[in-house]
Amino acid sequence: MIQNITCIGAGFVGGPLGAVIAYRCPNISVTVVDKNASRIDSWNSDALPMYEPGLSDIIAEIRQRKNMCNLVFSCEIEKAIHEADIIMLCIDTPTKKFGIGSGMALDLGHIQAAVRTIADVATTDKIVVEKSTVPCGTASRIQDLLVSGSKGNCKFEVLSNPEFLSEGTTVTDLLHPSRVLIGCQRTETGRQAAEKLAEIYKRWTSPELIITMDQWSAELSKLASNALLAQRISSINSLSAICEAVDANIDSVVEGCGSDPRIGNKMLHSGIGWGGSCFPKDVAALVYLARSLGLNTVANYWNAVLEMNEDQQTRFVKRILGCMQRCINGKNIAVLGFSFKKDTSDTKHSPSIKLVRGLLVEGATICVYDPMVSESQIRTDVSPSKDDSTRLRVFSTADEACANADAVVVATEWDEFKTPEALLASHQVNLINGVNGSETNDVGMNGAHEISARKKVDWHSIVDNMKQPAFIFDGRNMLSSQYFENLSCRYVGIGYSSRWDDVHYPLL
Ligand SMILES: NC(=O)c1ccc[n+]([C@@H]2O[C@H](COP(=O)([O-])OP(=O)(O)OC[C@H]3O[C@@H](n4cnc5c(N)ncnc54)[C@H](O)[C@@H]3O)[C@@H](O)[C@H]2O)c1
Ligand SMILES: O=c1ccn([C@@H]2O[C@H](COP(=O)(O)OP(=O)(O)O[C@H]3O[C@H](CO)[C@@H](O)[C@H](O)[C@H]3O)[C@@H](O)[C@H]2O)c(=O)[nH]1
Repeated sequence: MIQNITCIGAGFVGGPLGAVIAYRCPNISVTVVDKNASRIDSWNSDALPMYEPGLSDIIAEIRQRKNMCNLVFSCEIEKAIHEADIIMLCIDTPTKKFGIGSGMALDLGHIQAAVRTIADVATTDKIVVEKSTVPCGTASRIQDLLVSGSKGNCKFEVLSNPEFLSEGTTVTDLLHPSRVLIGCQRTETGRQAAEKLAEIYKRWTSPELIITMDQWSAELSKLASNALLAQRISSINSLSAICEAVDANIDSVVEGCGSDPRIGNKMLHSGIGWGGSCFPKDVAALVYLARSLGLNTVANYWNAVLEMNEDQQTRFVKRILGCMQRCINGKNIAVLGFSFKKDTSDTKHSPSIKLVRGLLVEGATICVYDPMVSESQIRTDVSPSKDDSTRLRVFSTADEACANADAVVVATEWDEFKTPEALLASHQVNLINGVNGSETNDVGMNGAHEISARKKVDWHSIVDNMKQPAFIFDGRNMLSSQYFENLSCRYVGIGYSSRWDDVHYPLL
């Protein structure tokens, strides 16, 4: 009988996962531990370490259980390992920045350190679950580290149970997973451990969504899922470049292709490229895996997905420059949105970073506004040169960032930036899809109200306060071109040509 679960790593995965298990399994004690004391302090305060819709509601509800509260955030790692029946490794696996595989392979140093601590401390049998994204074969390496490092007589079973949540919809994704993969050893004890983990998920997930397989397949399925999703977006972005050149419209192309149910229209939204803490590092890890296996054509194939993403970002900066008479030196450009997607404060590999750097280098003053990202985070990410630093300005409202701007660039699709028609259209789609509607009473679904409560951008007043000609660059294809044309703006979106494009000869 599982009574205690410990999540090691209180980040984007460990914190919310621990909260959802505690929420759904009131008779299980969940402890989320981290070596980073300030992160744990933050989880124990009202200001959670990340913005994620619905998360604070869930945690508040668990805490209201008073002496029945079954969720603890702590730095007492050894104690939590000692007490746990199941240990979930929710530790970061960043891209390696040194030595062999630098820039491509995943760095497993943090995971290994945690596994060594488990081996050191454990005195009873443990099921160790890989939630982190790892290269194939890691589960058996973890098993080896545990067995060779263990001082006691205890037995370990390692399971691969990759996490598929997306930031911004973490709580919904954890409460309603599309599938739960459990990779186990093909032994009786391996299958028993998988069954114990499956029993936890079954408290809130229907059994047919739980798929058991071998560990390598589960590990590869995670890298492959992210690579396939990133590939779809790179594919549509490659087509957006063709649309801009031949006067076709990417939205029509998505409709034309996505209406085929075999293709579907999800993850086909064209924009300034994909970012985040997962796609860039996981596609690179797949490229590295293929290269290490001597499969160079396979590696080149997936590497093209990365290259396409770089190209989309560079092309957008060139397009801005081209539309603005090839010179933005001395001009004011407002950038709305800095996080890598809406509804998250995460900026890892955000396309906005490259965008802001590219515009700064051209001599423009860049005024950034993001509803959830702090000025210090933006400055750290952009790390402008001394010369550029004074031309990077961060504001706490969109109005201030856009005052006196020559151009406004929308870089993240926050709902508050939508034009009225676009807002209405997405509300209708949400109603049809049941998002934030009445399909569920989960506490975690309430987060959307946090967004709608924030002030919508008043585009009329923004445009009134811009310099003429006023350019609007829609890096997320989320605004209505007609709306801005009615306001006499020069609107440029991704995936269709604009009459403001510079067509004379290419910018190299
Ligand atoms: N962020 C996502 O949306 C997401 C989704 C699915 C899977 N993943 C994968 O899950 C893993 C975790 O991702 P994340 O975004 O939560 O990372 P994160 O950086 O937000 O959190 C990881 C935490 O682990 C802690 N940590 C590292 N080593 C430790 C140790 N030895 N002992 C205790 N704590 C330690 C760090 O201090 C950090 O707080 C990664 O492999 C990632 O690829 C992430
Ligand atoms: O049609 C689309 C969809 C997404 N994006 C961009 O793609 C990136 C990633 O978006 P998304 O996948 O929604 O967010 P992540 O939180 O990075 O989630 C991905 O990475 C996680 C970590 O591995 C996985 O668990 C998820 O299943 C996987 O979707 C973001 O920059 C988005 O703006 C687009 O440009 N067009």
